[in-house]
Amino acid sequence: METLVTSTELTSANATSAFVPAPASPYQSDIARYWNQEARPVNLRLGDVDGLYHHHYGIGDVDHAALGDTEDSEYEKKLIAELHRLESAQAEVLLDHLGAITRDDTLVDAGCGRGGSSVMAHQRFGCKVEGVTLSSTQAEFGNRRAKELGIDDHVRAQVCNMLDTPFEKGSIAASWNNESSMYVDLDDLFAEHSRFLKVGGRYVTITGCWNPRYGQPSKWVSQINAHFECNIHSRREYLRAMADNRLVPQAVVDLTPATLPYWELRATSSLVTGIEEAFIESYKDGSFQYVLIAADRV
Ligand SMILES: C[S@@+](CC[C@H](N)C(=O)[O-])C[C@H]1O[C@@H](n2cnc3c(N)ncnc32)[C@H](O)[C@@H]1O
Ligand SMILES: CC(C)=CCC/C(C)=C/COP(=O)(O)OP(=O)(O)O
Ligand SMILES: [Mg+2]
Repeated sequence: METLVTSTELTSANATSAFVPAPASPYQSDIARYWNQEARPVNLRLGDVDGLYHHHYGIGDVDHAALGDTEDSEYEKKLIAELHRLESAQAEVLLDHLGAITRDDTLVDAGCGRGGSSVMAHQRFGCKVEGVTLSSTQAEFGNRRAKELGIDDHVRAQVCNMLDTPFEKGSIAASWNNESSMYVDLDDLFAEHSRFLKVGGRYVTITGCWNPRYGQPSKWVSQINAHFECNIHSRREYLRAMADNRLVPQAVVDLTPATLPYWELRATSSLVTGIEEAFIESYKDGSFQYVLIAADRV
């Protein structure tokens, strides 16, 4: 078992200076600033469990046997490990949908955060993974982590707008957005994935989207948008924008029932951020859904 440094040590380590392009819009500057400043314990303490730092939510049943008694002095530590296990399980399901990836392939993690999913993809497939994020703090964090793991020749994060990437046309075997598509126009986003993906390549997103059957975004959806400064799209918008950009859905999976146990467990923890009620209530009233869409680039 490798020895891990804590997130605090990672954050304070020297960063190599790199060219950082200017964000394309004032909104993107706000988002870059948001993620440069983000240091919520619910993300850092979970990442410290095994060195995979995620900015997405969890899926799957809670292992109550592993959690044990709430009175146990170790309960909070076990709770954090359990929330982290569910977040990593989410990324595993995303990777399950990427199809057959070889060591020679290059993948793109669009809106890569601190790089947890990029590391997991390399560990599973042995391939190269290129992450892009608006946040220089996140890119430095991810690159430092890749270096510590000795995989910086395969896993790299760049400060880059995912709507305008340096990847060559048709050069990428598979790409994904893990909870990062609510920050961009979907037509622009899928046009860019479609450009750099090979014909026959695979695109996967896990996202929260509002449900057209509800009518319009509910008050809970508006609350989530305000909390994260994002713009949640509807399920219909995803499917329409994919169809318009040569991305043909191969699987659409409603992960809403699978993510509720994560939220209900998180709501009982000391790491709550105040957004738990909005997710739980909107998933329950049907106005909001947690979905995976896997699409073929045709
Ligand atoms: C909620 S985090 C998700 C991080 C990561 N995908 C994960 O699962 O841990 C959203 C990410 O989207 C990125 N993002 C938002 N808009 C972007 C854009 N236009 N170009 C690149 N990254 C963007 C943010 O910088 C942040 O890293
Ligand atoms: C499903 C939706 C709508 C997601 C919005 C994007 C987002 C902020 C994801 C989680 O990030 P995080 O892990 O930094 O958030 P938190 O601090 O709440 O764990
Ligand atoms: Mg989180």
